[in-house]
Amino acid sequence: MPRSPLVIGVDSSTQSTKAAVTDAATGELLAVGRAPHRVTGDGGARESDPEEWWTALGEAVGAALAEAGADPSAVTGIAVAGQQHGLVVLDGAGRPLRPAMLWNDTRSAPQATALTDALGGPASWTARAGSVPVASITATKWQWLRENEPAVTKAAAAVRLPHDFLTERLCGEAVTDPGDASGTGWYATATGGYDPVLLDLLHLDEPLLPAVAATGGARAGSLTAAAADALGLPSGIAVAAGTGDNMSAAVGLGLGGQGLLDHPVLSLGTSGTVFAATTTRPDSVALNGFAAADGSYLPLGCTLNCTLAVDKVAQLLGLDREEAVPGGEAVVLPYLDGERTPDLPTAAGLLTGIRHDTTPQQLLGAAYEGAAFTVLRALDEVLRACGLDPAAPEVAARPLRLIGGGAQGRAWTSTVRRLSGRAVIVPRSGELVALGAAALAASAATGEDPVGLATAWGTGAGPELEPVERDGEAWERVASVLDRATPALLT
Ligand SMILES: Nc1ncnc2c1ncn2[C@@H]1O[C@H](COP(=O)(O)OP(=O)(O)O)[C@@H](O)[C@H]1O
Ligand SMILES: O=C(CO)[C@@H](O)[C@H](O)COP(=O)(O)O
Repeated sequence: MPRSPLVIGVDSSTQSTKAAVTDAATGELLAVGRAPHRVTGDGGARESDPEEWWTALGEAVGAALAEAGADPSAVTGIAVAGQQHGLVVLDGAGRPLRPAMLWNDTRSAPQATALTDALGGPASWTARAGSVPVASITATKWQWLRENEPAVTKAAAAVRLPHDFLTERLCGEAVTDPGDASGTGWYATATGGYDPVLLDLLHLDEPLLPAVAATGGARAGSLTAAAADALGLPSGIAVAAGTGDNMSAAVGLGLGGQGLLDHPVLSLGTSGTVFAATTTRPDSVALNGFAAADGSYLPLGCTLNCTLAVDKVAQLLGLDREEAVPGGEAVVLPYLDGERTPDLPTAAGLLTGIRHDTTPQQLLGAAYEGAAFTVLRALDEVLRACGLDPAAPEVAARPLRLIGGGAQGRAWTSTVRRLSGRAVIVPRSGELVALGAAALAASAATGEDPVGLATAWGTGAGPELEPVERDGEAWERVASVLDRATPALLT
């Protein structure tokens, strides 16, 4: 009996790795394997051992193949989508010289400010790199490492992002893609290559960096015999260039040049992100003007505090996360990890507006409101970056696609609907990043367009929840507290 080819999409995100065994013809998700990895560090430090990502990738692939009952010899391609921005520094044998500094490590905030000034201010950065350096951007971490651990930067034989570190372990080739490269701060979205002026500013030698493939679905190489042994897969199968996790989610949703454009997405995971795919190169100092995985662009706003921060508040209150009710007069800015949008790297959480009759359930609801407000506030800027007027009725009526772990929670969906006043589409599959990577893997194996494939698979489909009346009072209450507290949160 003829069997369908299978592909494996890997989502190597902040808290865990997920591997999706997917039918390459239909996009059916046969099984998802999961393996956690650790994030360590206190104060502003957030680090992970890249070797743990590699071990977790093997465990997740093994678990997914076993659960699917799949014949590994049917697998024709694999691709990795990873948490963005992490700085991986390797020795000549491809071993990490130190743990990776992650996207939510805020120690490099002073270096971000200095680099912004050194190039002549924010607009000079967006003109080249598409984004203004904040502590999340990889370039600021490289600068921090140069200043604080010069022996490591001097010994560096290779500099990688999380996804291209894993891709290289799979196929032995040093390859990245435009999407994840555009989060480094040394890749120019204006020219589609590494920027010599930025590399010079950072004292970073281009030979340390991977080649940039044309798209995330381009074939980076073939699975090596060693990787095939480690994963239980056939050697020689296609390994795609892969991409960043947000870019991969866009592919999984069918967003990009050959799919939907200018449709907003809200992702609720460790980070909160809001983005849309567009063909216009973004150039806003208020956003990250990323490239997408397929040659289009991905203007994106990102917060550091989303599901983990709200879950922490629930834990402190001794409540289940679903016991939240609207916050009433209480306002919680749950900036437990500092914040990125707005740029408040040393901020801590803030609670205000409590009365004698304030309930724990309201305090939890206020934490949801604070986290949802912070990321939703970037939505209008994303729409403007797509050349849209956010106030135009047709644009205001566009539903939000809601993804990430938080999209599975009732309290999250109801808070987002109430604060945005928009209809919300929750894709049936909770694994859009891994499914996007599966489409990239299929593209590398067959040469087909990954966004077109994901669109045909229908992986972004799901029920549309009706809009509810926008809670403008809650919105204004949080906005007013944030505006007034900003000077204090900056110190
Ligand atoms: N049903 C749910 N309701 C609310 N939050 C959830 C639910 N399921 C998972 N989460 C949260 O989602 C987060 C994981 O989401 P995910 O998008 O996988 O994160 P990441 O990609 O950053 O690793 C966890 O912090 C978890 O608390
Ligand atoms: O830094 C960003 C986007 O710019 C984050 O979105 C990271 O890519 C981490 O993603 P998650 O682990 O939250 O999915």
